[in-house]
Amino acid sequence: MRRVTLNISVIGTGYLGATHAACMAELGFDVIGVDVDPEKIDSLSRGELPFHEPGLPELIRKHVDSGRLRFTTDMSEVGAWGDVHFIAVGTPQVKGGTGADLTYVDAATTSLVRSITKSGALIVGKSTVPVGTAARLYDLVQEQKNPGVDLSLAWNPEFLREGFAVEDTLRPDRLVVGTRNETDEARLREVYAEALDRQTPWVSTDFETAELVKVAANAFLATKISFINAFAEVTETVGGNITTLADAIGFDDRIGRKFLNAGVGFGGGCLPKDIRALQTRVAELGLDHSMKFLDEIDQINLRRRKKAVARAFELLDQDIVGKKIAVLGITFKPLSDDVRDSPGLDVAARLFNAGADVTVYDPEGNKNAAKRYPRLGYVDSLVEAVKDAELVVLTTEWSEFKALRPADLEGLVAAKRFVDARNVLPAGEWEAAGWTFAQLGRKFEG
Ligand SMILES: NC(=O)c1ccc[n+]([C@@H]2O[C@H](COP(=O)([O-])OP(=O)(O)OC[C@H]3O[C@@H](n4cnc5c(N)ncnc54)[C@H](O)[C@@H]3O)[C@@H](O)[C@H]2O)c1
Ligand SMILES: O=c1ccn([C@@H]2O[C@H](COP(=O)(O)OP(=O)(O)O[C@H]3O[C@H](CO)[C@@H](O)[C@H](O)[C@H]3O)[C@@H](O)[C@H]2O)c(=O)[nH]1
Repeated sequence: MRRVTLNISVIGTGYLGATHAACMAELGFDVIGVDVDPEKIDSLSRGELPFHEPGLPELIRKHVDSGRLRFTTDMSEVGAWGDVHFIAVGTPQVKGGTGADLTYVDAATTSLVRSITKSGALIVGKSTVPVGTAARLYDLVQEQKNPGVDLSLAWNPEFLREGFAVEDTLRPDRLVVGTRNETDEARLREVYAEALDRQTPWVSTDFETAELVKVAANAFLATKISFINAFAEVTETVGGNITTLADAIGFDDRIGRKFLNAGVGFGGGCLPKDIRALQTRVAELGLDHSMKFLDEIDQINLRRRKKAVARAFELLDQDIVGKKIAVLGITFKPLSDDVRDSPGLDVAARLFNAGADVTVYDPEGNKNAAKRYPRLGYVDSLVEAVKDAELVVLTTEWSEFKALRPADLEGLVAAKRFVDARNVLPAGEWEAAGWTFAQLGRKFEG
C-alpha cells in the first residue's frame, strides 16, 4: 500500500499510549504524545520511560533523538497539527463501584475536540470502554467541534500485553476498527498500512462490535484462567496434577494450552476491571443475566489469593504473627512493573495484616508497590528477601524465581517452607531436599 505522511497525536502516555506513540514513530509518522501528568511528560521528553516495558525505552529514545517523537502537556499543540488523534487515557474501575470510570476519556475528548482546528482530522478511541461509549462520543464530537471544522471519530481497541507491548503493537495478530463511514476506515488503513501489507487480519465493523470485541476477548481470557483454577480447587482436595490436566486438555486444538496456567490468578490493570465493567454495563442495559457468569469468574479468581494465604498459614501451623515471610514477586505478572490489582501484592498485604513480618523482592515492582503499601519491607535482592525467612512465597513467575533450586536457598532461610503460588517449580526436587513445599492446585498433606 502507498505510504502517506500523517501527523499523529496520542492523548494519554501511560502503558498503552507511550507504547502506541513510540510505535507510530517507528512506523515513520510524526508523533506528539500528550498527557496531563507533567512528570511523565518531562521524563518522556528526555527520552526516558517512567515505567518498565521491555524494548520500549530504546524506541522512545531513538525517536525523541530523531525529532520524530515529542511529548507535551499542552493539548493546543496538536489541535492545528494532527491528522489522527488517538485517545489512550485510563478507564479504571470507578471508586466504590464496579463500572468503568469514563471521566478521563470524556475530559480528554472534550479538551481535544475544542483544540482541533485542522479540518478532516480523525479522533480514534483506543481505551477500553463500555459498549455505547463511542456512539456517545461521536455525538459529543459533532456538538462540540469548532465551527467549520470537519471532524470524525472511530474506535480501534488495543490488544497488547504488558511485557510484549512493542511487539504486539508493531505486529498485532488482528486490527479491529469501528467506523461510521468509509473515509475514516480508509484513513485507518493508511495508519496501519505496514501491518496490512503483512496480511494482518483487518476487522472493519461498527462502533458497538469494536467495543465489544475488546471486552469479549478479555472476558474469554479471564474465563480460561478461572476455569483451570476451578479445577485447581478440585485437585487440591482430591489429589491429581493440575498442570498435567491443563496439558492434556490443551492438546485439543479447540481448547489450546495458553491461559491455562493455574495459580494465584489474574490481576493487572485490565482483566479484573474489564470483566466487572462489562457485567455492570450489560446489567445497565437490562440484561441482568447475560454476563452473570463473570461474577463467578471473578470470585474464583479472588479465592485463589485467599488460598495462597491459607497455605501460608498452614505451613506455619497457623502461627504467623511476627514470622518473617519472603514474598517473591509483587507485579501482576513478569516483565512488568505494574502492580494494579496484583495478586502478589494482595497476598503480601494480607499476610502483613495478619501480623507477619513481610519482606518483598520484585525485580521491577518494588517502587510501585511501596507507593501503595509502604509498610511492607522491600529489599533489592532475592538473597536479602529470603535471609532468615520462616516461609518463602512465590507469587510472580519472574525467570530468576523459576530458576530457583533448593541449593540456592541452603543456609539462608530460617526454615525450609515454600508456597509456590504459580506452580512453576519442580515440587519433587524441593521435597527431596527436605522442604515443606505447597503449590496451588496440588493437595497439601502437611
Ligand atoms: N495497559 C495495557 O496493557 C492496556 C492494553 C490494552 C488496552 N488498555 C486500555 O488502555 C487504556 C489506558 O490504559 P493504561 O494501562 O495505559 O493506563 P495508564 O494509567 O498507564 O495511562 C493513562 C494515562 O492517561 C493520562 N491521562 C488521564 N487523563 C488525561 C487527559 N485528560 N488528557 C491526557 N492524558 C490523560 C494519565 O495521566 C496516564 O498517564 C485503558 O482503557 C486500558 O483498559 C491497556
Ligand atoms: O495462564 C495464565 C495466564 C495469565 N495469568 C494471569 O493473568 C493476568 C493477565 O495476564 P496477561 O493477559 O498476559 O496480561 P495483560 O498485559 O493484562 O494483558 C491482558 O489485558 C490487556 C489489556 O486489556 C489486553 O490488551 C491483553 O490482550 C490481555 O492479555 C496476569 O496476572 C497473569 O499472571 C494466569 O494466571 N494464568
